[in-house]
Amino acid sequence: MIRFENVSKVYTRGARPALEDVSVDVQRGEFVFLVGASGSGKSTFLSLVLREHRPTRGGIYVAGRDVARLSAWRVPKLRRELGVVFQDFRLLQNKTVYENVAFALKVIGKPRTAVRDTVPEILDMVGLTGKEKRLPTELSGGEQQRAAIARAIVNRPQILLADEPTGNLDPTTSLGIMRLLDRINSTGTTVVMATHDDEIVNEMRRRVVELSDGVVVRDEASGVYGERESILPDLGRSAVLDTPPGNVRRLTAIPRPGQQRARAFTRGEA
Ligand SMILES: Nc1ncnc2c1ncn2[C@@H]1O[C@H](COP(=O)(O)OP(=O)(O)OP(=O)(O)O)[C@@H](O)[C@H]1O
Repeated sequence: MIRFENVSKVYTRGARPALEDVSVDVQRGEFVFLVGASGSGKSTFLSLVLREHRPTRGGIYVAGRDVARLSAWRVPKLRRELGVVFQDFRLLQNKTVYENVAFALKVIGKPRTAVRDTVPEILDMVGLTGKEKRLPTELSGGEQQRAAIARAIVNRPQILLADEPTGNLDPTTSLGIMRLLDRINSTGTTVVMATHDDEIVNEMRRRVVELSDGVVVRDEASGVYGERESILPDLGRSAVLDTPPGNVRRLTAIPRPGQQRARAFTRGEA
């Protein structure tokens, strides 16, 4: 679904590469955490998938397209296959929750009837039924992120990219957002999430790709956040080192792969 073949990205001639000889293959339906210290290249990886930038060297294939060579007029179509969520939500501040989500459908020319049918369905899925008329300023951080996720998935993208989606949220709210991303993933959406949240990574035990100075230094099928001094947040360090991986208290409610995931969906939990 996403393939990087020996990808390097140099933003400024003579500067250190933001990514160097990166080869990563993400299969359809996978959930992948991108981890690494600040400046290690996580956002650059995501921006190359989105074709916000082109690689300096190497090949990038996203949903069957050769992204590095894609002509500019085809980029919007690529982006329709991709949903994106960010740490700072990026909702339109003068539009309600409903309008923010509806807008994503209107800009791609969906008929009014499709908008009327789809938006309430998606808002229900993310747990925002009853809050349709609120402006972003009238929502909690977690609710804003749910609205942003609703907007990102309303077109049913094949891939969801998330750049530190829990970075502005407290642990309990982060848990709810991770459950939601997990549910979205279990419907078949491929999820790639850049994060500094060690507890979430340790609990979910999904594939972990670690970058260090633009280089992939680890790619594990069912990994933990990692114990490299450089990437551990100060406050999280003792928790990770003192607690066996997979036994982090606050996230135990997230179902393990293959366990209860379908049930969580049918119950409509967020
Ligand atoms: N648009 C840009 N122009 C020039 N250099 C950039 C640009 N974007 C990123 N960089 C540089 O590329 C390197 C990788 O940055 P990137 O933002 O991808 O790291 P990151 O792992 O996402 O960091 P963080 O965790 O802080 O978000 C850094 O050295 C950064 O300064």
